[in-house]
Amino acid sequence: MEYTIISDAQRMAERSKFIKTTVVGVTCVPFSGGQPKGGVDDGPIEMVRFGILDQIQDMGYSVELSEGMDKYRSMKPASDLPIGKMKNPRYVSMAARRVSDQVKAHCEQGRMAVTLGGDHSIAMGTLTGSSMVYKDMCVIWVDAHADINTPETTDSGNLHGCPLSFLLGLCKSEAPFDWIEPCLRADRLVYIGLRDVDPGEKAILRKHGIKAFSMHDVDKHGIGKVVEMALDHVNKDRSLPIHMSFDVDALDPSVAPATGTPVRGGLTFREGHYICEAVAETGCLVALDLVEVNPALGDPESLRQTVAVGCSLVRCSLGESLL
Ligand SMILES: NC(=[NH2+])NCCC[C@H](N)C(=O)O
Ligand SMILES: [Mn+2]
Ligand SMILES: [Mn+2]
Repeated sequence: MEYTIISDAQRMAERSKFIKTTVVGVTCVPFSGGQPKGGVDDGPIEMVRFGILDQIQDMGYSVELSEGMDKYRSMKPASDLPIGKMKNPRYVSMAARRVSDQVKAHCEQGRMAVTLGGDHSIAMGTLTGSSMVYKDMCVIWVDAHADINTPETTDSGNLHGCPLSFLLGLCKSEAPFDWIEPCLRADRLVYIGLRDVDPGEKAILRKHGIKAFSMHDVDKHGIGKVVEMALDHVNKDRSLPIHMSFDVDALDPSVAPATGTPVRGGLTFREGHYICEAVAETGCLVALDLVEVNPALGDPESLRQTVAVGCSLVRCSLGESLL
């Protein structure tokens, strides 16, 4: 009997409607300026230390790593006074702009773009970058939070709670964020996992008719149905490219404790992985963010657990569990 072994990477390349290479373009973004807690900047380093790059290669992919990840720390301006309520606006803007260039470069080369954060403000960059190459892409935002505050509606002033308002063009184009072109349509965005949404954010979701599947919906329908409905909403024929932005705090804190804004009642280990598997299965995924892993929060075991689950979500999104 002869058996032909095909790598996960080859299998995904055959399945993929947009990516025909087996190259993954990884961008590590050690950045914490979008929120006040230190440590989230070490998230990507801990994931690399845990072996994520080798793990991706073991699946049969080759890895192209964006250069100069240390630069994200050194680009912090000496002075960065708040603008209105926004904290660290210049630093967040500069970092996101660089992320955008790096992600765009990977997409242009036909690579699957994987970005490891860092706090979620870096999605201003990841989505700007991918959308320049994939103009009609849709976004699946997996998160406990909606991250759609505007500079006016935010209470915290933390920009990791705001990236989507910039990308959707809900706030006026002003320095230092005037480089961001609105690149996302409200009907091409869908959320899964929400359970901590600010009043101003609820008003925005309602006004723009943005589809969200909260934990209530996951309980009610089950994760299988929710992912199907989410995909049907943004990508009816499974013909559009997908950028998935996965905030690890979408998972329950018992599964991913080391994160800055944990909210109880989140996705189980399997529900989180199911989302990644189902998205991989569409053959539409072109870019993935895995953000908000904060190794500084909690004991060593919480850290190990959170980093491990982050790596495993990335591998599943790259097709590890597809047969
Ligand atoms: N990416 C995150 N973890 N975001 C949390 C945001 C929390 C809150 N909605 C805020 O605007 O500050
Ligand atoms: Mn979150
Ligand atoms: Mn988030």
